[in-house]
Amino acid sequence: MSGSTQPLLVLSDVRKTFGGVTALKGISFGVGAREVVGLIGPNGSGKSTCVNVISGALPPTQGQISLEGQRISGLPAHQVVARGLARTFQTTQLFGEFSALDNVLVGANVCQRQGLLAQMRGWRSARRDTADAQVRALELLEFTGLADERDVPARRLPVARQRLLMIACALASRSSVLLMDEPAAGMVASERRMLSALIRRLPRRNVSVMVIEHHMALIMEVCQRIVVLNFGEKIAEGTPAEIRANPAVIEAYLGHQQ
Ligand SMILES: Nc1ncnc2c1ncn2[C@@H]1O[C@H](COP(=O)(O)OP(=O)(O)OP(=O)(O)O)[C@@H](O)[C@H]1O
Repeated sequence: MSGSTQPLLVLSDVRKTFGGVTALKGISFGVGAREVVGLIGPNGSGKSTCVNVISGALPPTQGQISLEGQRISGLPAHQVVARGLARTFQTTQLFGEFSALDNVLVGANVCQRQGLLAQMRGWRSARRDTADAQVRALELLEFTGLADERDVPARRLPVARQRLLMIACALASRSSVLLMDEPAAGMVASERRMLSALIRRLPRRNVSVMVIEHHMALIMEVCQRIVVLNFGEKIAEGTPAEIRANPAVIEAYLGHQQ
């Protein structure tokens, strides 16, 4: 882990098997506070499995994952979000008919402390919460460059802007760690530049990021540290410059090209 950052998300010896296939062979790494960490590797190296295991979509076969010192491995996805870890997906997970603003408000509800019953009992404070959520949602739309599209149904937004909206929704849950699964997929260069600027601004909002991405230039630009997987094993970890020059990483990528 780099410099002075404290580990926020920690994976210790995480293993995942699917029948006879071992997708993760005992992976360990951490993500520090306000750090952007990239997870890369050739096709089939275990990146998606890693994200699925961290986010609670799949239980690990072995090993531990903790967030802010609390164990999250084995918890279902909604409890992982409630503990402060949100993710964005490769494919759109938005409510297509809802406006951009309403999608962000749904994201905020994921973590709203007041449950439905409490809201019914305490109408006044519930109304204040709703007003607060609205202000915050508008600020997140501003932050992700979607303020002008606040009333546009999500399905009408171009794919790249839907991806930005997914980021706004994930941030609305007030998570301390954001897992991004191929956020640049389907984006053209100008959209990638916008995404890159957005990711680099996240640590200033006290959000740590783990990003999986095939677009190497984007990874090299936004990450302070990169973890490289190959055949379910961590083969390297370091700064973008270290990773770029690492013979095992070059070999892994060249091997796959052949
Ligand atoms: N549900 C599953 N059942 C069986 N095998 C699986 C399952 N999910 C993943 N695998 C296997 O686990 C290994 C890692 O796959 P994973 O999708 O995690 O890799 P990846 O690095 O995300 O690949 P890509 O870059 O192509 O998305 C592969 O051999 C894959 O076939």
